[in-house]
Amino acid sequence: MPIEHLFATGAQAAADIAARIATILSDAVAQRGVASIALSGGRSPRPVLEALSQVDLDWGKVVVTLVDERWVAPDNADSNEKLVRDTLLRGAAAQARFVPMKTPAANAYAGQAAVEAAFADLPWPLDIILLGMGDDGHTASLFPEGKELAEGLTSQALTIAATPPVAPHERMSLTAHGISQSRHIFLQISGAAKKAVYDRALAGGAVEELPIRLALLQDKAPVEVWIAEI
Ligand SMILES: O=C(O)[C@H](O)[C@@H](O)[C@H](O)[C@H](O)COP(=O)(O)O
Repeated sequence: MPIEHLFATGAQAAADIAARIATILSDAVAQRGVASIALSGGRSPRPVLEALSQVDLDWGKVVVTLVDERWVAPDNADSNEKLVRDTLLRGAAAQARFVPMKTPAANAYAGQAAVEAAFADLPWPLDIILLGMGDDGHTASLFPEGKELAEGLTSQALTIAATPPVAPHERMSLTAHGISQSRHIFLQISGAAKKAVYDRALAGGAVEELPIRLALLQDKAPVEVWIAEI
């Protein structure tokens, strides 16, 4: 599918990305009565979600969920649910329906079946899946050398429990299949190091080497790559 490169710099960068997201969500509500977006965690989304929270949308008709989650309590500083609740789901945007990935299960593997059942009820294809990328080319919680990488790339399930090679927490993540079930895939990257990894990923090669390729090589959803110096 087409890959469009957009550039956002300076103080307006987050607002530019948020405005583009808001346009897609607003059009989705007008056309189908509902809009849906899955968000990644990490540092990059924060300013975009803060800007998106200020946008005038029919938030009561928007479904917000996650691309992946660290298996920690929702009040843990590492929680992606906490990130979304603290930055996006405030004011009018708090009317959105949030579908979390963390359950009370003791670990991600014990929680995966319940998460899969909850995610099966989402209005697929989602309107937007917002991805980030690590310097190692990981996206969502699909990591190079990750124990569950092969399954995450081939499973027809929407979600997978995964243990990152290095990070401290077990994860729940969309699979490559889940990520492809979207009308729009956004990838937000910043900095020279990530741009170099992205360029290498775009040049082709094994998905296992740079899992971000799963988004770049899929042929279901258009990809908007936001190279944002925020
Ligand atoms: O839960 C997570 O950590 C994210 O989903 C992860 O995949 C993130 O998108 C990348 O690690 C980039 O993170 P930064 O935006 O912080 O660089």
